[in-house]
Amino acid sequence: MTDNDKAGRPGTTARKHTALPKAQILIEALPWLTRHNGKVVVIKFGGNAMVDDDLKAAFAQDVVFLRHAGLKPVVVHGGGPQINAQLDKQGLVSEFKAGLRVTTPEAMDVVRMVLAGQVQRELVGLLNQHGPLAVGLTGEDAHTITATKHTPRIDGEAVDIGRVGEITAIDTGAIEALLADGRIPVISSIARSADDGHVYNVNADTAAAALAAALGAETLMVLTDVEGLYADWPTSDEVISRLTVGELEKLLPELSSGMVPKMEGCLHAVRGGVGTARVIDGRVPHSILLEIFTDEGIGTMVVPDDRAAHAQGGEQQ
Ligand SMILES: Nc1ncnc2c1ncn2[C@@H]1O[C@H](COP(=O)(O)OP(=O)(O)O)[C@@H](O)[C@H]1O
Ligand SMILES: CC(=O)N[C@@H](CCC(=O)OP(=O)(O)O)C(=O)O
Repeated sequence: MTDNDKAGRPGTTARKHTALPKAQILIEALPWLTRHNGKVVVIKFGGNAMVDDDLKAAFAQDVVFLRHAGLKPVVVHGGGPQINAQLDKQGLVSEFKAGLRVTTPEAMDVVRMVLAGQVQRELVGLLNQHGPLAVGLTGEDAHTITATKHTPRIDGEAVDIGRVGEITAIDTGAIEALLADGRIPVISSIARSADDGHVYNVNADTAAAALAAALGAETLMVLTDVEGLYADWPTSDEVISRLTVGELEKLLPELSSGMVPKMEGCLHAVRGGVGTARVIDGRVPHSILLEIFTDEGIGTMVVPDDRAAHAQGGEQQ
């Protein structure tokens, strides 16, 4: 006997059968959700991971999902490629030194306009398609990020790279007020200066890591355009799935380009008390939820030294 009604629609039993796997999937996530309930998760969305509109919309869905599941997501966004495009359009030359953009005062205007006026606005808009949740701010707002001029040493020489900031203080007040109000802060990596009245360009990975540590976040998730940290890049694409801060520290001098601020950020975040830092492939739709609901995770996870001895298998953190 079939379970269909007179109109041929599935009856209660059939509906139960199709819904059961969905219930099981939700239940599998319960331990993770219980552990992270009420916890702050800082998610850095890299400019290179903002590949297309569908991906950005899926990112927004994942973040809103986390919020409705009882976590407190904080979004920090990048926009390197978007800044490059605008600088090109304006005929301004842009170069990187020590992984950081040499930022003239004219370039700083472009960085601020693109990050705060374009990328941040777009993400806020996508998140707010799901309700009045997201509020955008830059590090300038409410003294959230304070910086001083950063002068990196390259081959032993101090090099002037313009309006690039080194973070000296984080004030989490505005972010915490937004979180307490159930909002999702979306933060652009621009800092105010305490000493010279300028605004400074801060690498978005560095800003996300500093905010994660200051907020006492449970997790820092860094979404980028590779699967994770490759063991022997560029000759191999074998992803290092898990490493301790001690192991990462030894590896840092071998890293290049965009991975340097990313992995330095992960190191500082975990050393600063963040439970885990992860680098994941933001080009994969719903990469945030995949990372959460997959036992081993899908990218690279950085853990404190004292977690080195923990089981590799089945440990969802
Ligand atoms: N060991 C490594 N593993 C993976 N990627 C690496 C490594 N070393 C350098 N990279 C480079 O770092 C890039 C990611 O950094 P970046 O371009 O700054 O991205 P985002 O915009 O997401 O911050 C990768 O696309 C890759 O070219
Ligand atoms: C000082 C410095 O280099 N700032 C970065 C800020 C944006 C950023 O970090 O964007 P991604 O995360 O997409 O790389 C820049 O100007 O490109």
